[in-house]
Amino acid sequence: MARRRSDTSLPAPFLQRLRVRPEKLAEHAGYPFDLPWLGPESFELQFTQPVTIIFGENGTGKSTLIEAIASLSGYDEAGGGKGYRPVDHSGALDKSGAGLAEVLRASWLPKITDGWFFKAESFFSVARYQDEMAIRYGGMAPDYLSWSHGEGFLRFFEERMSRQGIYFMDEPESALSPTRQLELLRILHGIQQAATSQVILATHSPILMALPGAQLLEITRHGLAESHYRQSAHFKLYQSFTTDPEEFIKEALAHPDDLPF
Ligand SMILES: Nc1ncnc2c1ncn2[C@@H]1O[C@H](COP(=O)(O)OP(=O)(O)OP(=O)(O)O)[C@@H](O)[C@H]1O
Repeated sequence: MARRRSDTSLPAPFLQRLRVRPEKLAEHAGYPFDLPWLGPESFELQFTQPVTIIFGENGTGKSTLIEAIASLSGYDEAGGGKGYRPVDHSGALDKSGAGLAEVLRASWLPKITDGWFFKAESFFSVARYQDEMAIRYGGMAPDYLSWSHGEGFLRFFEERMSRQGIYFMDEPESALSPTRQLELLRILHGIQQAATSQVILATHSPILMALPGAQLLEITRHGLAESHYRQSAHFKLYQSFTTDPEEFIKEALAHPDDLPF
């Protein structure tokens, strides 16, 4: 099959580095510019693998960071493909992490334009938008909404991610059973091995975090740091639970501020 014009034979990662622009950051205040890891000196992110997995506690800023990188790469903060506007933002009071893109600089080799920003929370809006657009222009509606939540997600990943591109995913496991998470893991494994696409993904799933060879980054209020999944609090908690579930739950209920691992 002939390669499409935008395809490259260079290996991923295509988005190689992100840096903060201190002079731009100084012009802003409040969310999302006040996230604690976004120091003018400290924030620099190097992508070293086709698949980068970001994990961390609730509220540390994973979604904000993914929105910012996706926006910097040309995607709407609500998710979807390039040029999609699946949600009307005109009346929105809510601020999004996309504003953060203004203070970041990206280095690419090469600049990739194809891809997708997958957000679990806006999957339905995006899927409906796709159906409407397909019908309006006489095409075949993909009809992801006629599947169960998890089946629709997975079918979508299989179809979209077989093409070369850069893919942003925010908590893709949210509708997936553990078995389906393994199916997504296989898709990610294929990308990690072939290096023909790039994935930047935020997750709480210890299954996805265990992807062999992936760059695993933990986000805390101090910054983003390389991690190993066996050392992560997420993994240790699940390990402790599966080793002795009854004891784990008993301890967790008795000492809510002192986790048993
Ligand atoms: N629109 C907003 N306005 C003000 N603050 C916000 C907004 N959205 C998020 N925040 C704050 O920014 C911080 C990071 O939020 P974010 O959603 O990026 O975290 P997260 O790591 O993705 O969390 P989770 O794991 O719960 O999805 C949180 O403290 C949150 O309260």
